[in-house]
Amino acid sequence: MPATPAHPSPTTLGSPDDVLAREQAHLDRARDELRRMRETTESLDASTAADAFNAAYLDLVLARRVASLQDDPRTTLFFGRIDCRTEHGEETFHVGRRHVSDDHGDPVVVDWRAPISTAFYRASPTEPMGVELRRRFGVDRGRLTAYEDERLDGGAADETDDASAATGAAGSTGHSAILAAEIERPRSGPMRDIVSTIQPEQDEIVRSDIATSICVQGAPGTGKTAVGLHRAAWLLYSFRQRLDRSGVLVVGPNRAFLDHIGAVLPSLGEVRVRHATIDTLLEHGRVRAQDPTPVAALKGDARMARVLHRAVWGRVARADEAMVVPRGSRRWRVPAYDIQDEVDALVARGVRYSAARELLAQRLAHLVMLRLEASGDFPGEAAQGAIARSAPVTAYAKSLWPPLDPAGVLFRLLSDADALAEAAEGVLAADEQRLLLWDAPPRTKGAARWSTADMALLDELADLLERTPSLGHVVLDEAQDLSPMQLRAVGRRASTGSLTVLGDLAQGTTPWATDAWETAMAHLGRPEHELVVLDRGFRVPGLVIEFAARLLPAMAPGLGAPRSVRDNPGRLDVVAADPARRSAAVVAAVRAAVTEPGSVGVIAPDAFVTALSTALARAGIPHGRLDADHGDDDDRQVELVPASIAKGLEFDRVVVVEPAAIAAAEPDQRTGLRRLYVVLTRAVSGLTVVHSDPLPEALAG
Ligand SMILES: Nc1ncnc2c1ncn2[C@@H]1O[C@H](COP(=O)(O)OP(=O)(O)OP(=O)(O)O)[C@@H](O)[C@H]1O
Repeated sequence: MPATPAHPSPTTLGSPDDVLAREQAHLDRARDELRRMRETTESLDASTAADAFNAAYLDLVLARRVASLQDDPRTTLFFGRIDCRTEHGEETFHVGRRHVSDDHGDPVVVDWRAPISTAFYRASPTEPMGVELRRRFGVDRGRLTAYEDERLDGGAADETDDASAATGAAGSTGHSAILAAEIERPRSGPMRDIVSTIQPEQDEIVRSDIATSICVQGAPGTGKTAVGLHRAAWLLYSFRQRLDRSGVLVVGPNRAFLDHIGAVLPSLGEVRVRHATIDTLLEHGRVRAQDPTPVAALKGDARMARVLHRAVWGRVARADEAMVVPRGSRRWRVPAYDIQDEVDALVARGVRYSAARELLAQRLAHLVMLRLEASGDFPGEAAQGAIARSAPVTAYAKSLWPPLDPAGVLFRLLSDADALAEAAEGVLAADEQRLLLWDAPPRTKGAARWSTADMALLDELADLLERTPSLGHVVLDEAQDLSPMQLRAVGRRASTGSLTVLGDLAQGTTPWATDAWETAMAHLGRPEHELVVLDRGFRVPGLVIEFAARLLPAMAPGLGAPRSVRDNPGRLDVVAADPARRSAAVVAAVRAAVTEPGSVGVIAPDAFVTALSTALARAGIPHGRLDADHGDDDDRQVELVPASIAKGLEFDRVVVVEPAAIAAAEPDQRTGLRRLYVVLTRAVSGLTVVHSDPLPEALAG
């Protein structure tokens, strides 16, 4: 690849202002080239296609391409540069969100996902990867305001432009003021991409081969979600054709979370990735009931897969009667043992129940055909289909291999003790079977009030009947909370693709939360996988993480807190308020928090949310209110967040209300402290804890 002629020398000559001026000139040139690429595409005429269908398709492709070539004046086309020594000599590459080339096809900006860009993210003084100089740019509203050089060939870092607060020589220390400024930048609106500052250990995950399923364990704020989304973008770039066909899916815990992360992939130019919550993914009807915890836990247990397998395949009857098929003046008789051989062969083939059922009628017809032919009658191929569809054959097939649907099978299991006992014999104990049975069974499957746990069972049944189509890649976030049956459901959606599984065992807040990734990955169908641990914390500042980490020994012994990479130690205020003054103290904390730019999250026990919303409104503080079904559409500065949905979210400043009540709302102490740990680790710069009840002992320190 020829060098990008940014300027005559790959190193930086002249004063910092000269350097910045040359880089700005390169940016102006890149913008011109992007405009030229867009105009060229706009001038292409879809009507030259062979026919109307192809013309419409081409039109769509061109419109998409024009959209992808839009220039966003609020940002720059590149955020970094590497000067390399390659077999072609000295070369310079500017790295940006998308590829820009000149009219000879030579690169002006290389895509961050292109192989050459790997060195921008991973080169280090010990392993320079051919890079002599790495330059990062400070950016403000579409202009380059600063740069920072890091020499990887042992030379001294050049001067940098001191005109901006975000500059400073990275030198050989690896410390980057531009990275620090990016991490400290106040959050507003939904999560943003981290493409200009992906760290080496994160980049290794992002660029892992498509065939590899990866599990990432990481403490709060270590960038798991960010890494998973950038991995999806990288895979789509590197394996576009394959993944455009098979699809990529991101699964998160709830709607508020999806709204929080939903802008990242579009900002990277990837608009065709589906985002779903685990509940919408496994939607087999409406959830109208809630199981008591022991029932939900049992329904989520992997042993249920065996029970369901038996419940379906146990419906295939033994052939103990001959099949008699009249044809013309004769009646053809196929003995039961011949039919049983066919049934056994079908069961052994491993096809899904309904597909095998379709085959059965053909097999039965074939047995009749053999008899016809043996008697000298050769009725031709078409006759087999007619025999397969004939009333005696379909009736026989139905009695042997009844048509099933998921709701029907589950309805029978949960309402009929004998049917359940037959399927669960030797798998579930008698008291477990009793637990599963409905106290007052509905009269029909249509009247059944399914629970969330039932959805995973229905999904398993649907897959036993008909194969679930597999996607090319699935990113599963907050995976620690899924039950084994839910994990199986996600896994089958990547049965021929691969998975990126993200989570933190210490943040598991369901009674069935995973306590070992090996187990979870086995349920996902990926016993062979790569496990990576991220431990550098980008979100939570030192003071706040130290406070939250007091909980770890009590609820996740063995798991460490992240090492905060933040320069800013953050701010921690613990406010003890008189019970009658608690709401007033919360309002005061929020008033103080809104004086600075950036988002504010008020995280409270779910039961307090309505009253707090009223208190904030009375105090004239506009706020959004998140719940499991929606995020905040209006992008307000203050969000009121029930503790049960705070997972995965972040705010510049967080006010946590009554930690003891947050912990007490969970079914057991361990889960309560884990919920609290999640809640306390949402803050980027400041945390205020307001309490009237004593703090939980583990937190009081
Ligand atoms: N390399 C990076 N450069 C800049 N910011 C980063 C980087 N990595 C992560 N971040 C930021 O750190 C914050 C936390 O990231 P993220 O939400 O992905 O963490 P997480 O591990 O999923 O956290 P949690 O377990 O709490 O859900 C985000 O604001 C993200 O943009």
